[in-house]
Amino acid sequence: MSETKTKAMSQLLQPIKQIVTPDILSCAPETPVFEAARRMAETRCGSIIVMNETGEALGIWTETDALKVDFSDEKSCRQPISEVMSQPVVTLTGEMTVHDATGVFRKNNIRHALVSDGKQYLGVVSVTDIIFNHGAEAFLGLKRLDALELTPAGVIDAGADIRDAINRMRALTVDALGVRFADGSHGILTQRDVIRLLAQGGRASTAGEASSATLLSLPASTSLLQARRLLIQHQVRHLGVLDNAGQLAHIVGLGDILQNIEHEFVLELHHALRERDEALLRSRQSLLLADKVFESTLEGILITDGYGIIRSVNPAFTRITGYSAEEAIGQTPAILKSGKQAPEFYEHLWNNLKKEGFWQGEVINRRKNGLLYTEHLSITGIRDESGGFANYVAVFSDITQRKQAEERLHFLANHDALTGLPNRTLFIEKLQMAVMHAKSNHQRCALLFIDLDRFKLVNDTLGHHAGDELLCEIAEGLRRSVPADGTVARLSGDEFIILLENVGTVQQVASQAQAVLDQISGETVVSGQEVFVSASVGISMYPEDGTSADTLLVNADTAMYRAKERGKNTFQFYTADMNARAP
Ligand SMILES: Nc1nc2c(ncn2[C@@H]2O[C@H](COP(=O)(O)OP(=O)(O)OP(=O)(O)O)[C@@H](O)[C@H]2O)c(=O)[nH]1
Repeated sequence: MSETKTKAMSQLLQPIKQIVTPDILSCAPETPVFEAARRMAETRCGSIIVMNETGEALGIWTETDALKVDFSDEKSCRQPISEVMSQPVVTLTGEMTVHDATGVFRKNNIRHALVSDGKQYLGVVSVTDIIFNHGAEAFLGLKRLDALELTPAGVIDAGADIRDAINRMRALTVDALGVRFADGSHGILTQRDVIRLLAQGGRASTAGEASSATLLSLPASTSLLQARRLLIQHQVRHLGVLDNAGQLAHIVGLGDILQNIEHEFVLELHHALRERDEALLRSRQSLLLADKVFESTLEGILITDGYGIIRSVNPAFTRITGYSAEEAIGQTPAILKSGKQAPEFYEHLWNNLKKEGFWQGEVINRRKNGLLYTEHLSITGIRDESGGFANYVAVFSDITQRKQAEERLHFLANHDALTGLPNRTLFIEKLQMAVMHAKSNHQRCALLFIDLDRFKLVNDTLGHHAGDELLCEIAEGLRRSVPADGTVARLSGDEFIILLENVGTVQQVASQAQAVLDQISGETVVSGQEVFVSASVGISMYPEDGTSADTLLVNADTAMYRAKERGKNTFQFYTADMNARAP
């Protein structure tokens, strides 16, 4: 919106009481017309309010009304003002906006109105007050006198009878006539002169005598702003407009200027107001929409003030957390804390929020019923005019189920479905990490490759189901026999593997291997049948038997085969010559 419009609009929305002229020129109803005219002339006021003794406004008499008086007739001049005044007086309340007041002026075709606060009159306001005091300069500066649609100047000889002059004014419906003097100069006869004449009891007899001043004249190219300045400077209300030849072509009054710009001014203001109303409507609609989104979204929304006190929550918040709006408002989001995040987590979150005005991530919180849930949370800081954070808006969705599904999928991808042990993929990852760790810490690792002996027989004699049962039992036994920092995995079929990190001597590893054999070997009942189980174990060590996960795995496998060859139910360390002897 342009500056002119913004200024005009703010002026237009102010209450009329702020621009009212507080001094009310008034007179009693019986005041003679010439007396009222005298007071108007004296105070240079364009209107007088006719009031009864209780101070009630009965009517108004304006300069335009004055023209209707036949001032050559003494009776007319002496008639009481109540007989010629206009009534009733339009009265506006002081709270009415300037904009609404201009509407009333236009609708009633009036230029003056009383302003009241309901108990007493606050003053008089005129169209001139509104336009000249409130933002018309921009319009005046843009227009020239020749842009006004002016009628040719009414001119009368100075020697003409004053009554003819007034009749002429009335006939032409103009409020001023040029008065031509014998020397070719021009004077002016205005409504105000007529008022003065009335006030004096109509003592002038010619237009020249009644004319009060010489006519100030300007070229037609003069701007309205300049013309207005001159009018104010000389305290006159009319100017002559000269044509290109320097001849008096028109007489322009303050009223002409006002009328001309009034239309555009009001149009501009209406336009500005419409824009404002539309903007208000738009923002109201978007507020309504925002409300609907707030109420109906599936995501929980929590709004705090700048101190982190909860000010508002939506129904989804209640659905997810279990806390009603009444329970949450006034608290801090700490009511949702699960203790699952370290204090540093919150420190980082706040640092980020204060720096970037935004944070996003996953948080484990606790519902009112004590159950944990994982949420995806976005927090946005809303700044006030001073740049500080006035509010924080947190939007979150419950992703507990998604997280659980993801975790399940991750587990399935990395674990053996039958025994629940890590599978080959996960084991190789762990082995690679263990090798790297051992390398940088100058430690040793051992791989124990285990293959059950004659497992096929169990399947063949007792059925696959019994084989499964046995595999699960062995997996459980291995899990128990391995130290806390060791890893057991099922590679495939009846093959298991154990990774021991930071191991000591070969003897210690050998006794671990023996412990594994002892754990597996022996009579066991599967599907109600006793079976004898044993296993063969091949051992490779980092760094002696390989420095990569693959080599260590292959060499442990090779050693396991040697154990089988050596009669099973035994363990065998890898030796370099094993590969040499392999077929
Ligand atoms: N029950 C069951 N059997 C399986 C599974 N995976 C593989 N097997 C069987 O396990 C047996 C593995 O046999 P091998 O290791 O080759 O032979 P073995 O009988 O153990 O003989 P040696 O290892 O030489 O002592 C095969 O019969 C496979 O069909 C499984 O998930 N469940």
